[in-house]
Amino acid sequence: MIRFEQVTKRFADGTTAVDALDLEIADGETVMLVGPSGCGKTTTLRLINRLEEATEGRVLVDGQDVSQVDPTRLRRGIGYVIQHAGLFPHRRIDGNIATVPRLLGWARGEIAPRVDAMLETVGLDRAVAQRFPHQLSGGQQQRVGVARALAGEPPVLLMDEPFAAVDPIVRARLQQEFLDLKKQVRKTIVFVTHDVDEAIKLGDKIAILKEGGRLAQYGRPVDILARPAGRFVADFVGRERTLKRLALMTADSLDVTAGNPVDPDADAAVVEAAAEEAGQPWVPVVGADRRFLGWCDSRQLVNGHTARQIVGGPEIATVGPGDTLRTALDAALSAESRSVVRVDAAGNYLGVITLDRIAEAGLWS
Ligand SMILES: Nc1ncnc2c1ncn2[C@@H]1O[C@H](COP(=O)(O)OP(=O)(O)OP(=O)(O)O)[C@@H](O)[C@H]1O
Repeated sequence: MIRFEQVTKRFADGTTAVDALDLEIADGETVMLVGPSGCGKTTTLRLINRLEEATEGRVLVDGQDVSQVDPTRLRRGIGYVIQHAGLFPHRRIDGNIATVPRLLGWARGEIAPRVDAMLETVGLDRAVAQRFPHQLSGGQQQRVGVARALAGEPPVLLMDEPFAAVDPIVRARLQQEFLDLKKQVRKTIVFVTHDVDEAIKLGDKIAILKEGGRLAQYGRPVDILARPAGRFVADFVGRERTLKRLALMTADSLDVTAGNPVDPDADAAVVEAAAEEAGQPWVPVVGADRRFLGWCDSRQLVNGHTARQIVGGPEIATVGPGDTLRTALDAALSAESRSVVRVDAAGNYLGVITLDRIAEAGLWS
């Protein structure tokens, strides 16, 4: 666990970069430090590995006050990734990745397999091991930076705007890889970014800092988006916060309504009765095998027809496991029924989620 206790950092010229910060980061959690330029994000991060020393208060890593730990020893247990990767230009990639294991005195026979494993973890081909940093693209260098930081198996990883210097496409890919990596390695990660969308996407929690190094809000992205603590945070997370919040929630998190499904062989009278009970003209049609076949518009059915005369195929307006409420919203908005059907992994009908229910979830819950 990492803990800031009333930490203040004042520089010699009188600038207060961090002001009375209290923050607790649990083991295995990814916490994003986000805020406008100059609000003290980098300084906060560097207080953890003692690249900066606190003026007041204490920073604890695993219960130990970092000011009492030898900085070199401390840093070997804390991976550090910075913008532009910060690789040693005259060392080959394998040499860069092996830096910390070598300093830790690992045996030669242990280091080479570790370098290979790290390259694989960050999705790089082994062929790059013999190249120099300048022979790699920006995105590849950034991956090497992460591999190097992880090589010594540190329990803590600090990342300072690691994806800021690459183009948006590479950045999106690195972000996705980061999410995959996070599941694999279970580190405690503190990540600095000025991009609130990156913070929302990657963080288990977000600490929003404001000018003068003051903590404006700390919490899970879904909670901050639902209840920003004041004007500054609301402005900072942006106007689309309901949509951003829906993108973080899965459709499984909402209860479905039964939706009065009818059999494909149901006649007009049965469909009309189901529609009346549901309070809307659209009725889901579900086969005997529980598969959702589509929506039936009760108003279009005349005597002699069955629900098989379906308007709109099953591909529209369904959401499955893991789909977000943002996807559900898009589906419901484009469906005439203004609803979306929830199905399980096998495509079996589970029930209906209405547009109103989705909107409500985006705002509250
Ligand atoms: N060595 C230093 N001496 C004096 N002031 C400093 C020093 N380092 C940082 N500062 C000041 O401390 C404040 C916080 O800086 P810091 O780099 O932590 O902010 P940041 O939020 O990471 O900014 P950015 O997003 O622009 O990188 C700024 O006002 C900065 O100018």
